[in-house]
Amino acid sequence: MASTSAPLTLPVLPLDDEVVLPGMVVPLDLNDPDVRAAVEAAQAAARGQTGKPRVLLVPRIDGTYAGIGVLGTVEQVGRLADGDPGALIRARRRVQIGAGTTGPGAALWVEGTQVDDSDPDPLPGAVTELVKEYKALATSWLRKRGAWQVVDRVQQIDDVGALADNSGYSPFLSTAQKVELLETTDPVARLKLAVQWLSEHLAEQDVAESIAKDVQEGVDKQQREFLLRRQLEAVRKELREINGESEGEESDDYRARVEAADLPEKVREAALKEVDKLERSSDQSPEGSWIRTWLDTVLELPWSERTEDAYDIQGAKSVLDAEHAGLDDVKERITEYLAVRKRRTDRGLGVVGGRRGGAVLALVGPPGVGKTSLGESVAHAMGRKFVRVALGGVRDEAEIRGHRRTYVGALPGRIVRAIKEAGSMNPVVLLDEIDKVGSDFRGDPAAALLEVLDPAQNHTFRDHYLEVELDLSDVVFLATANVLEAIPEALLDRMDLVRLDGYTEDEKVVIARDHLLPRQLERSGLNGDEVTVEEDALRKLAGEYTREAGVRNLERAITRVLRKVAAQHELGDRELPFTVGAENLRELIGRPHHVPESAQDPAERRTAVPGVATGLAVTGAGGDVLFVEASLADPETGAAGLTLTGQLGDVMKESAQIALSFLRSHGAELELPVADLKERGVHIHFPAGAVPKDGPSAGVTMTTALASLLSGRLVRTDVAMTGEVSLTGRVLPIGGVKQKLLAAHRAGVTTVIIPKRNEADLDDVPAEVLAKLDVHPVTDVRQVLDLALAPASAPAEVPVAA
Ligand SMILES: Nc1ncnc2c1ncn2[C@@H]1O[C@H](COP(=O)(O)OP(=O)(O)OP(=O)(O)O)[C@@H](O)[C@H]1O
Repeated sequence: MASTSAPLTLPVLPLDDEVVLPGMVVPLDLNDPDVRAAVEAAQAAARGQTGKPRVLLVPRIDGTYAGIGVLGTVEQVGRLADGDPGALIRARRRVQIGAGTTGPGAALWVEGTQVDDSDPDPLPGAVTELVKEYKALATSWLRKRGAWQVVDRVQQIDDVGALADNSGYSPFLSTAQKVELLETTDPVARLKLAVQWLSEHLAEQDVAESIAKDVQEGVDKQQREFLLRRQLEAVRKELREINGESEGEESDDYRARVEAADLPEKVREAALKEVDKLERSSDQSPEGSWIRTWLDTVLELPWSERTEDAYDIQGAKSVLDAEHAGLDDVKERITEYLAVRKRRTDRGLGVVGGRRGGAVLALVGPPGVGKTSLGESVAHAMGRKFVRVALGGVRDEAEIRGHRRTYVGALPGRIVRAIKEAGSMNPVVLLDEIDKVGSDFRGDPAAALLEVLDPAQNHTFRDHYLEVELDLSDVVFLATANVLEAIPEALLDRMDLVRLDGYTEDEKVVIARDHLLPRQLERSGLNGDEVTVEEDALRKLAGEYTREAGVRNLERAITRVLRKVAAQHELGDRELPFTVGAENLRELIGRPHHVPESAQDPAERRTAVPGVATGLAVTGAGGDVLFVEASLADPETGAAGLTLTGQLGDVMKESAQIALSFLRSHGAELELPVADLKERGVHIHFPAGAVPKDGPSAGVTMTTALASLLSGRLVRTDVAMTGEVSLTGRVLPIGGVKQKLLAAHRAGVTTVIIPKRNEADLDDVPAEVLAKLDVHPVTDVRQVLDLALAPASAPAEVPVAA
């Protein structure tokens, strides 16, 4: 509690807009007349006395004195740091100012009483807490300023009032606040004030700091960006110099490029709109880069490029003849197609063919029969550019029609890319493997293709990415497929089909001699004078080293032979010129892979046991022979009923049921022990179990295999068969006769059984193949059994008497 003691009379040292609190030591400038007067008065009064000269330090705010001053002792008089005369004064304790009085010297003298502002004793707990709080706050503030020594000093002050007064040093307190501190004589109240102001200041400082930090970071980022940009610019400049470009031809000048390009009016408008957008968008924005990619695509499209059609039908026919051997009917169909097209264009009718009118020529056949290369020849014949669009495995509509530009990484569809690649608006576009397009949740690519192929729509084809119309009406579309059945119905409707069923051995030899060999010789760096391949070698390659409808593997085999010869020559092991004969093949490329069944050791033939018959089938790879195996389960251990294996489709399963039913009902008549069929389980298997198979045409083969099994009679090795069987045993017609007969011939079969009603199809089969085959058209499955089953206990290869 503040109380008073004996009065004092002291010279006033006025402090203008400045406050000194007890405990502080301050240097004061003696050039100031008020300071000088007070100090000199104090010195005079103290002369002859013990104790230091004493003054009363009183803040004078706007000319008015505060009500409380501080008794100060003059510790030292001398020079200040700047060389001026000064006095060092230690402020000691509060003094309540009383009335003015007179005294010696120029100074103003007043009376005052000392204020007793000593701490309460004992300290209440709350005050101890307050002391701790102040010390913690002061420490954290001082630490921030790096004032470590002061931290220690503050920590050592125990006196409550002195602690509060110590904040007189705080630069953040206003003069008014310091006066308030001075005039608050209760030490606890004073410390409360000090705590409040200090914590306010610290909070403000935190905010200020975080703002400053944010500002600094922003500045740093801008600075970094600026620096990076400068570097980028420098790199660009350097690159331009390396590439010999001058400053002016910045490839970014899209407006000029669009203006200069020969674009259709609507496309130009759309492109300029995008350029506007681009100029508005910032350099680095993702939108900018999308727009640039789009503009590049548009500018790269050959909008006004068109090749001149310069062909007459005679010339076109010679090109086709020169590039492909054989295929006479196919080439004829293509020639007709070209003739019609040319007439219609010459008369300005356009190419609209209508439904089934054949706007699109589809080449259907097994791999390697030359579908793709025929497409290329069509382009040569017409004098147009050629592009191939592979459709195998395309399931997404966007592949055909493009992604919308809002997609990340959007691209135009394959049709647009094909036109770009062709570099003209009227190329020949080959839609390869159109039977392999699928459809799923990503839309139906077939529907998009339909629009591409439809002459009524395709002059305004819209790609999702491009968004501007593209005129496809002058494009010649061709399609290829392996399997007719797999082409989506709607597409099939628009197509004019041309079948390529595969080649005979003679045809392959001619193709190899006239086309494959010369091409591969060139690729192997050899010429015809150095290496010749005899025809019998080519025939052996076609017949024994490969077994295929087309000539792709044959071409590979030829390549292997030539590579070997070239390598041997380089190593000095082979003199050139050299003629490759059939007898050299084994030494050059090893043993043949495909030996006809009839050439096998009888015991190793597939048909060496009862229950195995040879059938004929058509797969995606062309015609093929396939073996059907039947077995009966042990009556003791096996399950009854019919088991079918080999990935068979429903139709094929049904024809197995029919074969079984037929035998059950006609067993007696056929002299077969069909009772076995009742008691024992039957298993029919089609080897090559991984390949899915379907269709009714294996009916006769399954019946024959079962009959062979029951009778114990072998099926003749040289016989292969095809045909559907009815419940009454009639043999019904099937498809793919030509491919099947070619396959039978390739496999070395000599006798073929076909349904009588397919006899007309024999006209399509090359004469040389027919000449080598003994073809039996039949109406009833009993005839099949008679022809195919060897007599009981006779060796299987007994030939049928012609
Ligand atoms: N009749 C032919 N005359 C000349 N060369 C041919 C003939 N048939 C095929 N070829 C050649 O055989 C090779 C394979 O033909 P291509 O690639 O056109 O087969 P494809 O039927 O398109 O097969 P895929 O269906 O696998 O694409 C080509 O190098 C082609 O030139």
